[in-house]
Amino acid sequence: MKLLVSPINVEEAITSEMGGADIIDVKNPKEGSLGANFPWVIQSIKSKVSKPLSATIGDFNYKPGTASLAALGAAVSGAQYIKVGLYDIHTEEEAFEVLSGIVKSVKSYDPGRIVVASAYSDYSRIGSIPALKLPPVAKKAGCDVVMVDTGIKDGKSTFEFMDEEELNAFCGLAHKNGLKCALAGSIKFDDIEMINRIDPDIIGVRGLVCGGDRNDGIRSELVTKLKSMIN
Ligand SMILES: O=C[C@H](O)COP(=O)(O)O
Repeated sequence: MKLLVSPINVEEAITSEMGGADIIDVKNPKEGSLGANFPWVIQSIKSKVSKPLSATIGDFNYKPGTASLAALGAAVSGAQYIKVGLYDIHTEEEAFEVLSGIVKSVKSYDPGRIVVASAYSDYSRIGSIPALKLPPVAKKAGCDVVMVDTGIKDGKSTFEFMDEEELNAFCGLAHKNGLKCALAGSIKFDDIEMINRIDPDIIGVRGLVCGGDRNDGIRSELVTKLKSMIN
């Protein structure tokens, strides 16, 4: 299992890498759960770390053109993984249109880049597309990875909204469709046993490695501790 850690700046990115993160996921929590950071921040982090870089492009509504342009911006800035959140997207048709535009813009720039489509485990409280509907649409659109994260960062974890059976089903569907799966969303150390049983391809964290409050900085010893606990 790969450990994805989400820093907001160069300092946190270096700390994440030193702690043992496998993927450095640049984001901007001020703009939401999968808020986008500035191109120059992504570029400066790219120049300072050697691990693969990921960048979030936002918690999107149904704006396929805006999403495909933002995705290209992340790719040009140096992101290997381009992550989009389907926040205010309600149907498989809307999801397909947004995701296929992103895939086209990213993969025509560089076929080797990885597109990550994220649903939200708390989809019922934000009214977005249910997570279990995502894998087949993401596959059809040409994505590489499907993910769940929490849309509202109020400390409630993914495991409060989807149980082990549903998360197993999500990862199973991802694999059945030839996709990798990633789990995130206010994960706690107590959740790691269950995560190891589910065994996703990627686990994504921020708050946990900030010591519980995602507004505090990332601590390398917590990244190292988490890395030693996962499969
Ligand atoms: O991609 C992973 C997210 O940044 C998770 O953040 P969180 O652990 O604070 O919910």
